[in-house]
Amino acid sequence: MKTLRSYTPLVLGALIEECWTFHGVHSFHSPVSFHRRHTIQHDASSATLPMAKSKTATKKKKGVSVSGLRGFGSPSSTSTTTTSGGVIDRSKSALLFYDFLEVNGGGSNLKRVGLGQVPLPGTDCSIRGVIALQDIRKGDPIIEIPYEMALDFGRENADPTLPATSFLQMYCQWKSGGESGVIVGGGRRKKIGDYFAMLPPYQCSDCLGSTDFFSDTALEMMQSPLIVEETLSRRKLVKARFERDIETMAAMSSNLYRWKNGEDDDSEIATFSHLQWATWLVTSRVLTVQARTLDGTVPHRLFIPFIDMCNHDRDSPHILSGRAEPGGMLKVIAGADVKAGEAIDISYGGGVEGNDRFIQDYGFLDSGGSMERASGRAVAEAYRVVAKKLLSLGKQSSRIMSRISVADQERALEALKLTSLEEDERLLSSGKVLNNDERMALEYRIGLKRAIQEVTG
Ligand SMILES: C[S@@+](CC[C@H](N)C(=O)[O-])C[C@H]1O[C@@H](n2cnc3c(N)ncnc32)[C@H](O)[C@@H]1O
Repeated sequence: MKTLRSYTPLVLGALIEECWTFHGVHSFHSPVSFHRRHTIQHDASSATLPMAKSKTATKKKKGVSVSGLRGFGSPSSTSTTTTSGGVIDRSKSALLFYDFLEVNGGGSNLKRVGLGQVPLPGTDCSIRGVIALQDIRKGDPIIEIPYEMALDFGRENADPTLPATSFLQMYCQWKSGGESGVIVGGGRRKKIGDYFAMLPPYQCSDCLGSTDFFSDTALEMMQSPLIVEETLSRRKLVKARFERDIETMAAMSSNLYRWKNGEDDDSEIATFSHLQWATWLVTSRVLTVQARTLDGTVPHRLFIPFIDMCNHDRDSPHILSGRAEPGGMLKVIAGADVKAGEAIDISYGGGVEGNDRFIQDYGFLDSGGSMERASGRAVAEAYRVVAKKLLSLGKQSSRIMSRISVADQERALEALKLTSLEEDERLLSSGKVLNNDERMALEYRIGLKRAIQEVTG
């Protein structure tokens, strides 16, 4: 069986001077990092977080200025449109989430940032993300979350199913009406359910962009044997974890892993598919944060409410920083001046990961960071990274390069020859590929072929 590549968590560094790299996407200067591909650097690093797109087309309303979430009282409207086109979320569940932040020591954020729908560049869709409510100066904190609010899943490990199982247990407890406080790290988290309610739900469209949920046809359309093998390995891993830990435990205790859909539901046991969803949540939003232990500094995997709602922009200047220890703060620091109404994005995977990771771990294809788009570059860096990896070109980190053998590089390049770039482009523009997973697979191989042409041409 193939070894699973570790997903790249965001990482926050535990010490200000320490620099962390999101394994997958983000880098924090603090001891926090996204489990998958993000790394948060301790108190002075930058991190990138993967975001889930909620492809909800949002009609543009007339922009209004935003001046904080307080005083929204009993809003007549559940949203407010910002001057930059973002729509601030003041729905009931969002207000409960803001309250959750407040009661747990994160209230200071609410004058600076809120949640909302932000336009997804290059599309007519929007995605939930974090939006600035006021101007923020370079160097000032944008988001600050007390470590005690984070869910700490312990030491980093290449297997995402372990934290996913812990998370699923807590989530099931909340869903079946159990207490909403969860004891983590010695403290009682208040109203954790108001955070859980804001997570992308089971079977949401956000997770379906990940190859974990692709059909066999879509996987084949990737023309990427390495991604297919890794995806199938992960499915096997989830299955093994489900049978070993969830089925067994649920059989021993009737209170564990109950999945209740509403008041009148005779709750059933969580299924393999629920664990797959929980695993995607982990790979797409866990941050890896450095924690100080008796053994020294070790990376821990954390869900950090609010910070995990920042979307990915490869060119984001913002910095992840903080401490993964009691009393510590996990932060996003402004790496440039921010204007009220702007989306607060971070760079997932420390800015070094490509679309081979994004499509597996996060479920989206990075079509270019804000600076790349402005420069009008033809092929997104996230594809060039993969092309260079397969061709052993450029100064990709040896950490990444060393993971692909020459034989695997040859297999990957050979598979892409099954169809030509021109044939693929014709197929895409024919409008005949209707399923989202198949279209993403086609877009992926087109992007990769264009990048290979560019870097070898
Ligand atoms: C850490 S979450 C970010 C917050 C997420 N949008 C939410 O509402 O919870 C990562 C997920 O956000 C989405 N996402 C983040 N950045 C994105 C981007 N640039 N384009 C498309 N989807 C993105 C992906 O679904 C990804 O798995």
